[in-house]
Amino acid sequence: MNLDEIRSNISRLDSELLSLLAQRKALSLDVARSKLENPRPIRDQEREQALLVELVSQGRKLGLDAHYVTRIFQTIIEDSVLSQQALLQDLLNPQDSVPAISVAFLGLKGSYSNMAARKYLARFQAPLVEHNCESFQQILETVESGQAQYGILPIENTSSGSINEVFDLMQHTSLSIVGELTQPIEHCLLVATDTQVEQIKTLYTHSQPYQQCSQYLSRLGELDVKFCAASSNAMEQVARLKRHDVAALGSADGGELHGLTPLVEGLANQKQNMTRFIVVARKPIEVAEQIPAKTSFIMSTGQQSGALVEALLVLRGHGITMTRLESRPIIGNPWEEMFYVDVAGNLNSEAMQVALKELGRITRFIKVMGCYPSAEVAPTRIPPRLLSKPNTGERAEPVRPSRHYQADNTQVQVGPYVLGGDDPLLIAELNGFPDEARLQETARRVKEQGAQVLAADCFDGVDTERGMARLRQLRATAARFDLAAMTRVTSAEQVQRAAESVELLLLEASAVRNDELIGAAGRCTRPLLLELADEPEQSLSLAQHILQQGNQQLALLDTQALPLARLLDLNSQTHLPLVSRLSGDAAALPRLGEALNAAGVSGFCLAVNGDDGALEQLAHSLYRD
Ligand SMILES: O=C(O)C(=O)C[C@]1(C(=O)O)C=C[C@@H](O)C=C1
Repeated sequence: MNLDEIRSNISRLDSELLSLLAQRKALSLDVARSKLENPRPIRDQEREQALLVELVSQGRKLGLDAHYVTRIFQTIIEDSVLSQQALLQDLLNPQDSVPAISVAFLGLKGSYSNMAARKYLARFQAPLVEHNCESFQQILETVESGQAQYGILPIENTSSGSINEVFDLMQHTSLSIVGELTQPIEHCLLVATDTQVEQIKTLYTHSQPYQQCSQYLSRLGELDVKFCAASSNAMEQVARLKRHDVAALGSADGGELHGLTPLVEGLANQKQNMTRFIVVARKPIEVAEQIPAKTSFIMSTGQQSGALVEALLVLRGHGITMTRLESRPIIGNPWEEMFYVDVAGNLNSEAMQVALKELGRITRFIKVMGCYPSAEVAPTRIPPRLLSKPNTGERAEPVRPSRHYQADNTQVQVGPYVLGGDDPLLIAELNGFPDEARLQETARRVKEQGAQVLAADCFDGVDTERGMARLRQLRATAARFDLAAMTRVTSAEQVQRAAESVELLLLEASAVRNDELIGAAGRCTRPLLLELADEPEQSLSLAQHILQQGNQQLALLDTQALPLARLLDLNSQTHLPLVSRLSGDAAALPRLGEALNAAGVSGFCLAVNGDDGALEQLAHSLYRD
């Protein structure tokens, strides 16, 4: 067979695969209708697991590896679940079936919000009327006034965090949240002419993508940055200027609509860059009881100590899982915050009704923002015992970081202090390396305010000898104030040198790519703090590698503000102590710290360059008893 013949055979098979997928989808919708007649939940993870195990075994016989087969079928099942959910929702909310659907979103054709809107509303199979808005406020007004049925608003991004402006606006709207969706965001440098990266002098961008690509952009040197209301405006400008020295940040698909081509792709700081959008409408919707739902509400608890924890305990008491907790200041009431809470569950369920009533009694303000189908279809995993290859006769050893290997929490000895013990450990982090006088002054202050560890980047931007001199200085200053010292290490040599003087070594998530570094860290006898990767599972396998080398003094650092629910989950999976790096509004930190501590976090890192009182307040709330 020549290349053309082989390719035509591949194309034929691909068409057959597509037609089989369409047939499967039609069958899954038949399943949904049957589940409606004889009420049963849409999701049946036991069935999914049995399917996957069988498919993996069939695949192995055909020479396909287990991971490949699992990934493909997890995607197929996810689509099946979402299609079934959409069908049930349409049947339950017939008012949604109208001749045309109108939607308001930020920016013009090609914006990320535009693509999210199209994806979300595709299921209605009705013509789409698009309202381009210039601000989040305008989106809400367009829906409130009835000009559009739906509004799409980005609420959080895996790289840049929460979109505070949207949270603040949601405090005052009468609209309800009726849906959510998560959209992968793939930023590119888009250009209108044949040019090179070195020639780009002006960048048109919305502030969010700019933040999300900060690491790449900082390597480009001086750029004249022109901020635009949306990525689509940025693309439009670049398309209009048609100059070799200007570029826009945006998606390849969006750029194509404006005649732009991607010069560099995959620019976001975090590889997995996703934005979660909420969908708002004037009327709330009903969510079918067969499908997993989320309920969002806002509440303010008053400032008395423990008030937030008490509210969270109400949820726990009714078996309700919180998937997100966000705090925002209340405009006009300094020092008070409004909490945004997402929980898994249907508003109509009895547990939710009772919990909300109880919360109503102990909060100052509580308002349900909406109940909507959860767009997260967590893939069903095959437990390792079911995945093991046939007839090896061996029993798999539990992995070392897991609770199956060690049920009790590991306690990490950081100088005289314990991480993972009864009291949380507080690590004060310096940004950059200060001069002698400031180092002394900061060490004195943080010790007084309640920290036990002083951290500074000794090796950053200097050669090893200079790094060693800083290390000695850090160690001596920390010791003077009875603090332990921590520094970041990025090479095997730095591990060896730093282990001579500091009590805790910080490993970045990117260490996963450096076998030598991991080997050295695993063999050294100093405690390690390992930054969690985007996928915490990846860090657990790295942890396994370190523990196997000998070093058992290991803790994990969350730098991305994982939701409480994920931290709880992680804490139930591993015995390694968890540390959270906190940032943001100083007034909100004590409550956040308390909540994280209650979820099993046993240490906190906090930047302490300026003295905004954050460390003191945090320490005060954590050590109150
Ligand atoms: O078998 C079912 O009950 C289905 O709904 C179909 C299906 C699938 O696509 O295979 C989808 C969702 C369930 O979680 C299990 C399996």
